[in-house]
Amino acid sequence: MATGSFLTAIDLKDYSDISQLPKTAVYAGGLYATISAGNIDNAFRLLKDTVGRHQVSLEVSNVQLQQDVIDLLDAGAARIFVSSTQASGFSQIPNLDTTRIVYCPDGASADVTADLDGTSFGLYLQNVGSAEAVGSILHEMGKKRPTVYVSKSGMSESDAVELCRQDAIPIIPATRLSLDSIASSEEIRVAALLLARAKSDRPDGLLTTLVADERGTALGLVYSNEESVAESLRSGRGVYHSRKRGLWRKGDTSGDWQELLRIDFDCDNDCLRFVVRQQGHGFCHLQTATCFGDYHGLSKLQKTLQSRKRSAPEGSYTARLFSDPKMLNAKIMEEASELCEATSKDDIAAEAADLLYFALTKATAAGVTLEDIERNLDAKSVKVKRRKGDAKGPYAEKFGVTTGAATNGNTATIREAESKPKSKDDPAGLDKDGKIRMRRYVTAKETPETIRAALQRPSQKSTEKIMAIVNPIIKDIQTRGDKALLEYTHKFEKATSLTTPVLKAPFPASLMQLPQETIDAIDISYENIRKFHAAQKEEKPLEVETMPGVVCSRFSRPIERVGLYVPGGTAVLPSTGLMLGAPAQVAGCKKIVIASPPRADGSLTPEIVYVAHKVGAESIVLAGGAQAIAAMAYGTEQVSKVDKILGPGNQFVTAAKMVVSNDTTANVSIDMPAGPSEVLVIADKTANPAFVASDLLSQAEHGVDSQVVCIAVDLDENEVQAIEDELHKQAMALPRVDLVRGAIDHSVTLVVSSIKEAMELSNAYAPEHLILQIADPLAARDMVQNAGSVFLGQWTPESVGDYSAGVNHSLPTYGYAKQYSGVNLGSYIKHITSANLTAQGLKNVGGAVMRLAEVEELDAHKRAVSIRLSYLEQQGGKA
Ligand SMILES: NC(=O)c1ccc[n+]([C@@H]2O[C@H](COP(=O)([O-])OP(=O)(O)OC[C@H]3O[C@@H](n4cnc5c(N)ncnc54)[C@H](O)[C@@H]3O)[C@@H](O)[C@H]2O)c1
Ligand SMILES: N[C@H](CO)Cc1c[nH]c[nH+]1
Ligand SMILES: [Zn+2]
Repeated sequence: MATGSFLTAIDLKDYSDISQLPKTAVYAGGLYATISAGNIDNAFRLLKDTVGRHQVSLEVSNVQLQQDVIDLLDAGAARIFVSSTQASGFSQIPNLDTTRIVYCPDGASADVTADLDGTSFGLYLQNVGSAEAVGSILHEMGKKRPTVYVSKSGMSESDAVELCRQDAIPIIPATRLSLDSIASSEEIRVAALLLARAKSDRPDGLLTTLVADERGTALGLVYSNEESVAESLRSGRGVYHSRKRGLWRKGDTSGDWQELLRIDFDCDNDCLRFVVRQQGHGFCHLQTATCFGDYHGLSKLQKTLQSRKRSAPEGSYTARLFSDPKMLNAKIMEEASELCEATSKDDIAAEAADLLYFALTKATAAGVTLEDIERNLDAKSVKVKRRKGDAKGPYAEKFGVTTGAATNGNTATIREAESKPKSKDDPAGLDKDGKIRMRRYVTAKETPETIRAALQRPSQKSTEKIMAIVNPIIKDIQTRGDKALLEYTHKFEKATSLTTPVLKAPFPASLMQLPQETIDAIDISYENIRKFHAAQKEEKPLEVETMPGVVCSRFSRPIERVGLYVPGGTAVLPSTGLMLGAPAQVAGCKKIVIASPPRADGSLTPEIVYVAHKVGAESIVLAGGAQAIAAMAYGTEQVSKVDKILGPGNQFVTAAKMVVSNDTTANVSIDMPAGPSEVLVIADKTANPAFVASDLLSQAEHGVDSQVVCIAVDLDENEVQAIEDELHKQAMALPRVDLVRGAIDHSVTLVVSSIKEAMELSNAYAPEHLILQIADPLAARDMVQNAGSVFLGQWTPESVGDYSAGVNHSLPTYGYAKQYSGVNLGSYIKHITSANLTAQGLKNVGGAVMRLAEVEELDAHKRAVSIRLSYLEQQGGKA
């Protein structure tokens, strides 16, 4: 094959940079390039920059063929010309879009090129060897009828015309183009070639021209002729033909000029399209963006964001988003998960809009435009080799999707290949060296604001959005009871075979078949938890004589009916059943109801049934989320109503607990907000790095919304590094490494200079779990002001508290350790006070009571005392 020499033909060895391409080639929007050995990299670079903007056709010669052709198509080449002998075997390649491969017979000396609109081809016949060779090329092109341009030499024009006529091919004789005479002016030559195929349906021969922006939005309608197109190509601007003023360089007087991006045609060549980047106010003389009014939708949003980026009002929300990449990332994650949860058309539209807003803000902050994004989409749409599109680890897990990676045993490699770099400024996955590592701050080098920001909990869904999901569920349970409860379980747990939502005690032995080891572990843990909580019992009622004859007492009573929520989303947690059930039993609660989401087959994990049996539960509600909370709060046909609901859970569970506890008709209370797990480890030079890392990971593995914090006291670079190395090494060996990665993404190491500073930071953070791996943990415990539960010294991993030591693991998170206690015996008990006065006692205190009643103008209060005192007086002071 000969090399091409049509209007946009280039030899790639001369161009690795698109900005250096001949302007006419760029504007004409179709590139034809030749590749030979040694410059294939240039082809890839060209394709990367041009796909979506240009149709790029490549003639391939002397390169390692099959794989290169596949890779070039994959990179977005519109089509590739190969010789028939080179091409053998392409048809056998699965998924290859062979319509994008054009076979040319060997030895044909025709120049073949992509035509401007990429849907047809141009043949520039020069030095054509034989009519047969040309016929053969035409035949190969099949239905894609080329326009044929004939030059002066080679095959005679009359032969070519005859040939084209036989094949009913449109033809533009060389004489029409006067190629020789105008060859000196590239722009005129290209303009002439462009317009040669145009068909004007106007008596004045002008071509109707649609002007569009980079995204294809119509800006307005104008007219062109050969002169205006040539001038446009020359100047790189939008230039048209005004029927009143002749040559019209748009923007010369208004300043609203246009940068020319490309020129192309409509399907039947009677309308030109100029794609431009509009400058200034807009296209219309009325100073609107288009002659059809202003932008809307994504284009409008992009313009707004771009202008905010240039000059956002200080303190505005958008300015905050631009300057706080962490917050922006958190919003994107939040909106993405809300979109996943949306089901109705309205909700999906609203959530998709939110996600697009934040995604475009991130793009704009990075200087990425909608056009860049659309180019990327176009490039992906032409890909031959596709990533399988499986969901990645934590997301696959969250949505119950099986990933290819998880089943082929090659997860580490795949994950490593897909992980993104991470830095303090760009916390997104792994560190640059591929390590799972928390962001690190040396407090002495940062401002207190930076440290405060670093210790922010991962953002949660906004209250309104959660409430909008939870409130209807609660209402539905109230009105439709068990029927609604079952439906939600079918929906959320996929347990469609479940026909009854409650399992009543006594629980059948067949449902708690467990290995002896597991039974022993549960029994040991149960016993320790029971012991520790039994020790919290008050020995006898409190009694105080505040004045002679005035005795005040306080005695406790168990809350009669308690509902215990045992989470079952990302992991089933029978240990939570123990933590909630054993103290309830010790307290003497009469009715213990346990709720936990069933498995997809409708069954409960046997461990949960066994725990329910051990703690003497009355029933197990096979449901999770807000619906389980509502069922226990109000009661249904089968679910017993309770007086207090306890237990941790995700945002739906926590929100539902808040709603029902605020509804006086439910008459139910709750324990506390207990959300995603967290741990703060304070480590000094005596700490074992492997132990520290293991504690951090034990909470990170709970879920992507967990957070872990390491405070390194006076550690040098090597010592901090040792913890980080251990963390990476141990994390990589965990089956839940993807969840860990998500949690580590918003976790931090703070390097501080003293225990005092570490404790101050910890108290401000108020962690759910605080681990003190330091030389004198007992002394430091005295400094603890806010924490759910504290673990002292190197031999006390937090997981002993999660399961078996005896302390409770149901603890306040998200900083609520500042005002809430974790679950303890007191959580199941209410205190009642009593007062007992003798006659003398009433005489002693009565004056104060009556005076205060007068102050409050509550006469009946006063009288309740005075009437008795008068009576006593009448009785001569004797009762
Ligand atoms: N702080 C503590 O003491 C403590 C102890 C144990 C566990 N935890 C935490 O508890 C949490 C448990 O959460 P989980 O998700 O694993 O289990 P979960 O049981 O709390 O939540 C699962 C339920 O949420 C509901 N749900 C899920 N998606 C929903 C949607 N889109 N709309 C409405 N409802 C929906 C479903 O009903 C599902 O059964 C974790 O974050 C864990 O770290 C905390
Ligand atoms: N660490 C969790 C409380 O934040 C409890 C738990 C249950 N199982 C394992 N851990
Ligand atoms: Zn845990």
